[in-house]
Amino acid sequence: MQGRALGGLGPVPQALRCRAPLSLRCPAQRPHLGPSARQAKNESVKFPRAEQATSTVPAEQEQQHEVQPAESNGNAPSGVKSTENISHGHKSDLEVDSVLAKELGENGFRSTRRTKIVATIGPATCSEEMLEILATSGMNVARLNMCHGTHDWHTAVIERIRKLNKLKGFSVAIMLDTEGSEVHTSELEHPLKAEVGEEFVLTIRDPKTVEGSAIGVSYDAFVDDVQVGDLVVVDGGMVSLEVKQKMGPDVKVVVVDPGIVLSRANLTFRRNGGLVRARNSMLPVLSSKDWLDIDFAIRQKVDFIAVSFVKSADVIKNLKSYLNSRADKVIEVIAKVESHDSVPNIEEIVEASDAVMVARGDLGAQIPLEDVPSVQKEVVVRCRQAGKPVIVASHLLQSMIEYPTPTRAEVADIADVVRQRADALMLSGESAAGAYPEKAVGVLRAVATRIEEWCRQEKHGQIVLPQLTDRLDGRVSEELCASAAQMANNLNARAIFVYTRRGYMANFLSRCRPDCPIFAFTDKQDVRQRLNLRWGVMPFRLDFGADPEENVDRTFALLKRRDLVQKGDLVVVVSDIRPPNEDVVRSVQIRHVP
Ligand SMILES: Nc1ncnc2c1ncn2[C@@H]1O[C@H](COP(=O)(O)OP(=O)(O)O)[C@@H](O)[C@H]1O
Ligand SMILES: C=C(OP(=O)(O)O)C(=O)O
Ligand SMILES: [K+]
Ligand SMILES: [Mg+2]
Repeated sequence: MQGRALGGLGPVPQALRCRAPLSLRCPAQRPHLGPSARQAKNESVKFPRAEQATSTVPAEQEQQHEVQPAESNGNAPSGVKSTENISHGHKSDLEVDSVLAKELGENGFRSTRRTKIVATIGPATCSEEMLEILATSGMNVARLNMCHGTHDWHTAVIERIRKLNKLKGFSVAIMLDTEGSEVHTSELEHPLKAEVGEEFVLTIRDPKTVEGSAIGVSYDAFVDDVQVGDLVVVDGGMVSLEVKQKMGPDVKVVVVDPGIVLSRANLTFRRNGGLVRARNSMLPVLSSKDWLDIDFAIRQKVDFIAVSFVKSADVIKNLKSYLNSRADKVIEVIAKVESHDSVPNIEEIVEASDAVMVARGDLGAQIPLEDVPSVQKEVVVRCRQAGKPVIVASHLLQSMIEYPTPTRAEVADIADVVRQRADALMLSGESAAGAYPEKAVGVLRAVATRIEEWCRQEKHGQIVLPQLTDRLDGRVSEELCASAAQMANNLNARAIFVYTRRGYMANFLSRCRPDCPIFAFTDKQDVRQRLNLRWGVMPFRLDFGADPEENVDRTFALLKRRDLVQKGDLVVVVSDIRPPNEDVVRSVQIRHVP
């Protein structure tokens, strides 16, 4: 690398991705973002006795719901089994996330946060200490971006998260995000300051062997794809370079929009204002390096794999069938909507995926920026209708990479996502490499909690949910959950309890976005971690006994012991667990905590 290095910034000055002119920022006052001290009122309605609506379906009909043994779905018992609930200091057969227990204790049921938080782990947060701080602040899912770091680095982070989950009672899920076939700059020792009029050479050779200020480019065919006059856009607009001359393996460019070029920065190409459909758009969505990373994810037994630059449903179907044959546990596949080609195929992508991420960073470089909000809204609504979790990612708190307080516009953006009822908000640079990762998570938590409360009061975000399946058993589950959610709203219930082996019923309930939290009891740690991405679901691990009634009574006793429910609380209980050798009995009950 022979370019001019920026002095004094250190190796990872991610803060510089923020384009705000630093001197123009005023020392904004921090808004009131602390946890709401308001305790939820105990509004439980008196209901004389347990009333029950049941439905019996022959076990043969059961294809896709809770009664199937987990192994039939390749879902082996989880690797991590904590039997000790540290937050309460005693052994038990009920495991509660210590953060959730704290949030419930502080805010009461009704004011517990429903929108989940995904945080990217990077140099700023990879230590045991910082991971614990993030988990304590409310991180539900940790994201590892395979664009950066070695397998050894990621392995160490995964081990630290597992240890935290086991020792401290968290249920932080792990998401591995593939690199994809994007074009990016080579690894730079130092970030490069690019001034207007300055010339650089982009090269597919080793930049050290090139004269002048040279930057390596990861994709060989880019020299054929670009033409003189094209714009090379770095990181979606952080810097723009105009192509002046093609010289064999090198391309001479001149800076037209100044800024900082970072290590492994994403590159897109524009001609006459439009995106150049460079040959890389023909590259496979999953590169050979991605497949190695996927094998790594399987070995590491991660919970989610996010696929970058998805164009159509094909790649998702292919990966899912690969995982089915290779993985000995369920790994859910998240499609990242970030490429130009994904936009016309959103419906089939949502259909094929287990979850979707609106990856606004690259999406905003590939389609006009002003189109990003409507695509986001469309993806969020479609996912909700399809019962698939949806994550909104990138730039939610970009200014907090450098500043301890968000801009008002960022708070409004988060509020918008929460109002759209997306399942999760995601941090990238803010948590991976920013100066205030803990504060950034705190802002997401505070804004989400407050806006959710407002949504409940104003009845925002209610949409018509279409029927998901024609199969009778599926229909029964859907109807049961829709009715349970409606009943819980009408009766002002304190919580919905759901007993779920594989998480399906909890997922159906989450889709209904009920006013009260969904307490999901599952007997597997990995199901609990996957449920941690779902809106409104508070996942607990519980050893199931043979008798469903006994399970409910035992749950009441265990939760009462932890002060998580109180005598008299009204709870809607949904159950879908088959006792051994019996037909499934799916039920909805209205219960008062005894
Ligand atoms: N594992 C890692 N190792 C080093 N740096 C990382 C890592 N993960 C993320 N980062 C840093 O955090 C920034 C923001 O993360 P992210 O948005 O996931 O990546 P990118 O900006 O490459 O899309 C990255 O640009 C990178 O500098
Ligand atoms: C989340 C995104 O993907 P990545 O950080 O992997 O580029 C994005 O582009 O917004
Ligand atoms: K990525
Ligand atoms: Mg991206």
